[in-house]
Amino acid sequence: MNLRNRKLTEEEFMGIRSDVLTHWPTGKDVDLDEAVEYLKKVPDEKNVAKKLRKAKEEGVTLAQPRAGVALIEDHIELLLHLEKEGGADLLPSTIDSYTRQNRYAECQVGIEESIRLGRSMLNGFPAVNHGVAGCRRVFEAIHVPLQARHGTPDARLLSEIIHASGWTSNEGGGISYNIPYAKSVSMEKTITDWQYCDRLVGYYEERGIELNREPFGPLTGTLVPPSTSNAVAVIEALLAAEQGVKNITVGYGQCGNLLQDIAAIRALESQTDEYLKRFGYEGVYVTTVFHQWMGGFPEDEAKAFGVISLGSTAAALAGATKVIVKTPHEALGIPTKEANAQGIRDTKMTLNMLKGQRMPMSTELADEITIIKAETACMIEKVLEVGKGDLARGTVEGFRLGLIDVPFAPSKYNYGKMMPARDNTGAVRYLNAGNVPLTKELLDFNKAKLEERGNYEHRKVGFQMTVDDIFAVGKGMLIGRPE
Ligand SMILES: CC[C@H]1O[C@@H](n2cnc3c(N)ncnc32)[C@H](O)[C@@H]1O
Repeated sequence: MNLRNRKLTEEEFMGIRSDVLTHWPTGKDVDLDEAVEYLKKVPDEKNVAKKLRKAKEEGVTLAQPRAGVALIEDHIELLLHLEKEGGADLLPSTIDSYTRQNRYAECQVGIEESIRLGRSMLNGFPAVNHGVAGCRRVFEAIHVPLQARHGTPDARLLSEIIHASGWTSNEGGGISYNIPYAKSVSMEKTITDWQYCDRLVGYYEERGIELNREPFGPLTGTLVPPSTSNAVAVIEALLAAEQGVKNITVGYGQCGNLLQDIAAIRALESQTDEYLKRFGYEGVYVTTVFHQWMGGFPEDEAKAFGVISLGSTAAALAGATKVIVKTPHEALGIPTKEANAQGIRDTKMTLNMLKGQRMPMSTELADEITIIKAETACMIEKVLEVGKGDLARGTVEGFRLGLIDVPFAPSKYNYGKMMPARDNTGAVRYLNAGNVPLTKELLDFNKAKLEERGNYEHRKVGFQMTVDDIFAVGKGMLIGRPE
């Protein structure tokens, strides 16, 4: 394995780049010097990194939806609706699934079909096919900062095009856009490719352009223990910092127990800072993003708004810098622009009513933060050990050994032995740690919490609890109580 956690030299970066830009004809329009000049003209209020920094300093939680359709004019209409009718503080372009798999020829067909049929035949915005000119038209039409949100194992060309277009943030990472999104793409390949995406940001940073990077926190969004997703987020933050990224938003997907969700955000922010400092990455600005409930949603729109409001409450009380908004159409599929805007208005109403409020520190909250940080450290320290000090190599080896193990992940490179279940308060615990190297004390803690539930439900602690928890949501419950 020749993977190293080492900043690519500019020559290495440019060498790879000459190939990357040939992956689709629109790659030839990316001119870094011209892009630097274009990005220098982006006003602060349209720069994601700057708006996040301002929000954190002011103690404000920003609201951002997901949104993407095939054609440029329709996409602009959608984003302007979310900005004006929804009140979105930040805007996305959710990229379509073909682009995520680098299947640009099929994107082209989807674009032509969308024109012919007068509706979006792609489930997102095909940024690579629209190229710099098209992506700049989107960016110049809106009035708030713009971010690419996707799930792309090889996002190198996509990243080149969106950043050259004024989009000042890119979501993803070599773990978080592999394990939950791909079946058989190697970790070595995706970590290498995301080193390129981060090095591109480093290139811009060296020229005075501040861009934001956001590891994808929720992963599979199904009963992921907070320390598992935090470990991935911290590792991706460190890998990005090595490539020169200076503005990072680490993310977490709501699990449902309010205290644990708030603890997870607090633990994530402080532990990311701690590890960045430990490895000498000075001047990296860390913010957090809370993803509203990533599990199954109720079809009933009133119930869906209840879920959205709970997620907004958790984000606000946690003090997250940003919250990713769901919509009342979540159970149905891609939302209409009206439903999407409703999700944002619901979210902002809750955020506004909670403005300035935070969950006060308590023994319970402090204990949960301690537990999450200790579990996270068990994974990261072991990964560093098996990597003989090299975090990138350790991450590949760590997933091979199951030191970090993401539940219900499609990737064959995920170990798949760890099993989670909710305790009697709905907090997600390790039912079976598999090869995740938790200390005996932490294993005993998780066991005891699950036994509390077993005693309450008069049943043995076991995998049936996991199954029941997965189906609970469809019944409008958090914990899968026995029938
Ligand atoms: C990570 C999965 C989330 O992304 C959402 N999503 C995926 N594609 C789009 C899309 N094109 N527009 C709006 N929301 C979208 C989906 O509803 C789910 O909430």
